[in-house]
Amino acid sequence: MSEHSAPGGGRAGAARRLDVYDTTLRDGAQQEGLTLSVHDKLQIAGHLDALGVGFVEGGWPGAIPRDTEFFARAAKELTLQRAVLAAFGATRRPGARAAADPQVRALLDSEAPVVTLVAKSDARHVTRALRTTPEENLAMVADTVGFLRAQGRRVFLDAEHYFDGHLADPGYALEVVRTAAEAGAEVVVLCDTNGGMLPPQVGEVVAATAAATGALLGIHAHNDSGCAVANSLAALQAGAVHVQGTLNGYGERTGNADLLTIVADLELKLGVPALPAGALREATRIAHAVSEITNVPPAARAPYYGSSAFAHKAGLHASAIRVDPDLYQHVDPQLVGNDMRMLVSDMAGRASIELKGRELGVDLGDDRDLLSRVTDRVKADEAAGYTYEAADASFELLLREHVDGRRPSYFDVESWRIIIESPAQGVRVSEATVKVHAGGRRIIATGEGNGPVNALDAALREALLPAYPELADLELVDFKVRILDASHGTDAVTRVLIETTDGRRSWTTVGVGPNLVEASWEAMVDGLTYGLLSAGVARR
Ligand SMILES: CC(=O)SCCNC(=O)CCNC(=O)[C@H](O)C(C)(C)COP(=O)(O)OP(=O)(O)OC[C@H]1O[C@@H](n2cnc3c(N)ncnc32)[C@H](O)[C@@H]1OP(=O)(O)O
Ligand SMILES: CC(=O)C(=O)O
Repeated sequence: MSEHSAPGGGRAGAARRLDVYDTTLRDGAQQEGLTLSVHDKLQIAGHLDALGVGFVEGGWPGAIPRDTEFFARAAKELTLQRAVLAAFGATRRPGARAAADPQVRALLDSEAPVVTLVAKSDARHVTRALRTTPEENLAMVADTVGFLRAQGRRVFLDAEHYFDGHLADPGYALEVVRTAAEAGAEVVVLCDTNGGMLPPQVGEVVAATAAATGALLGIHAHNDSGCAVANSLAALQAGAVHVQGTLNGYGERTGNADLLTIVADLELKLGVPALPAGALREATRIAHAVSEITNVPPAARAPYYGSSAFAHKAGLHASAIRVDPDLYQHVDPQLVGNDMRMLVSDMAGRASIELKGRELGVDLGDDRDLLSRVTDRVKADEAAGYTYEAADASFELLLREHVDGRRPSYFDVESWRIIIESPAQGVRVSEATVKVHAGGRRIIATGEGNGPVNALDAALREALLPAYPELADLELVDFKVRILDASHGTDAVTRVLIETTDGRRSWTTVGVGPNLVEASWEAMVDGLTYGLLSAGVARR
């Protein structure tokens, strides 16, 4: 919870509460394909605390065994500096007593200082989904909130389907808010559960609800209309004091409101402090660290923290950025811990090449001829199928070739060949022979592998290791093939991207050729060459 000036509209300058409430571990985990172990959840909670959010919703104890275990382990293992843990659960069952409802008891047993209850607020859901009366639903809210408050817990109430409910039957929706607030709910969080609202509707409903009930309100938005962040901001501007969202916008269907985007918008666009001072600079690091834990690839085009958020491809953009980066970016990427990147492709101009050179530590100065030659070569290569924006290492070799007058090279290739042995029974084996010159010798080496590229890699290492023992540290970690112009069938051009690592960093190289093995060989040789070059190895 923080105190700050109102995010626009009314009450400007007045100190106002703002809760930043994260539900990655509960609603985020409802995303298709995302499964979090208790260990994952504990790690993510640590990252959220480091980011400085006010509340971390840990899950639904009593309903999901893993979440029950999360709260038990969190009580022993998690030391949060700032964030407060919240346990999520439903109001009691119809016709029961909260004190005797095992689900409500499990919320208490979680020992979370905050309990966030989900309650129906759309009269149609009360009668059709909950299959009870509107009056009994209000009793469920009052009883459950009152019981938890009497047990010393802070209670937030998530009013499910609030906006749809308010549009269909505003009187009943408002009554749910009043009932929760009167029973002691600290904040009533208005949920766009189906995610279909637009910002003006959200703003109007939040303002009308605040005026009619006087309750402290929050917003929980889903992204089905593509407006979750905008809806959250509209709610805050209309008077809400509590905003829920998830890291990386994880969540059921199209996801929840992206919490990092919301806090960045609040701080950088509306001047509202949402996180502790300086914490926003951790946004990119934390979003990517959490992607590693969830094993969901980070969204490159995510606002602010995506790897493409400040990546520039168009030559004309680069030419203006060379004068002043702010001409083509809405904020300084450092403010969210991100970096500007130049992409080199057939859309590049001289400015793109010069800036990319700077990024790679290669000074091209103002040499217009050199820049034009590199630009022309990039355009020609890209037309032939190369893609340098995905293969920075191959681009750096190309750049050095133009600056130094020769392509960096550690060995000369005389020839290579592949034999694939496919016995009628048994395992198919590829055998490669390479003839190279390195360390002042002509070397012929062979290698075997489960495929031709694997065999070539083995043979090349066998040949080069005596002269370059540093190659032992390099490993090929990813291999991507794309058939270009597939309409040519087996005659089509093949593009291969190979990622190589030295255990500390990785780089990507590209090869193009009429067949897979030729393209792979080119990308592989570039990968090893770049590895030796960046390790500062001299040609032997
Ligand atoms: C909008 C949201 O995202 S809310 C969060 C949703 N998250 C989840 O559902 C994940 C965890 N859920 C679960 O583990 C299970 O669904 C449980 C344990 C909660 C319930 O499981 P079950 O008892 O087998 O019931 P089931 O899932 O079929 O139905 C849910 C029951 O809760 C009732 N219910 C739904 N909302 C509420 C509510 N706000 N308050 C009280 N009861 C509710 C339903 O009416 C239904 O009751 P019924 O058993 O009498 O038909
Ligand atoms: C509570 C919740 O997750 C929702 O209404 O979307």
